[in-house]
Amino acid sequence: MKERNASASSAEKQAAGIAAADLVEDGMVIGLGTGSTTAFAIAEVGRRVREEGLDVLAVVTSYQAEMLAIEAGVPLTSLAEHPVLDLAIDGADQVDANLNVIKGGGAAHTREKVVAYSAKRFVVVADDSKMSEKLNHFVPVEVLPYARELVKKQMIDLEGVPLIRMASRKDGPVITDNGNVIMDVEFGTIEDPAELYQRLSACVGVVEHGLFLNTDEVYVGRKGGAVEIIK
Ligand SMILES: O=C[C@H](O)[C@H](O)[C@H](O)COP(=O)(O)O
Repeated sequence: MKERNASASSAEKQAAGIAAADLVEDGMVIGLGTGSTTAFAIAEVGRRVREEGLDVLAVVTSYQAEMLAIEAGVPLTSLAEHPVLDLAIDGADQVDANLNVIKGGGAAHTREKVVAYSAKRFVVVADDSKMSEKLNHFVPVEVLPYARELVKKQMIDLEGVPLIRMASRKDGPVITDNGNVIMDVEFGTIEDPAELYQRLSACVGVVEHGLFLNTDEVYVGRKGGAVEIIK
């Protein structure tokens, strides 16, 4: 049962990823996000590069995205060379009815946010299990390790329940691509994402949090393989 659900959701992720990769045009500089859904978009962009001669340059958001892009044959560049991106494609942990998004389930949201906010168009890819009327997923917060106790206190002051994310195949905490730790903070239902966004951004010792309020479109893979575009 578990496996059947996993592969059904994988087909939906694949449909969304492939549809979003179709937005990439010759001459574009794009941002490539992290996670299992974006992996399908990266593979499809690579296929188009190899088979259609698509002329594209990409900025990656993580070591995972870098490895996938190199494997797929997508030429890479950097934000230092191309500070403005035509399009960024990335996954989500949850998306609400107003396209507010929570990201960072893979601990990559800091670089993902830099890339998303560098893009003229930010497209999120997701399977339909990610869609929710309101946000109620925990918010991943990247924290300077030196400041973890101070950040914990600030999260409790914001009525959050913080938990340092532990690694599954290493003893100790998850360490991000930037050398920091992740605090997953439970806020229950988030009634005002914009207000929480500002409050989290104001906390000392927080490198970046996983709330994204700049999504232009969401490509949702539905059961049966259809992709719905929500703007
Ligand atoms: O840190 C990871 C990212 O924000 C991912 O894009 C997000 O967790 C969604 O990943 P997936 O597509 O694997 O569900």
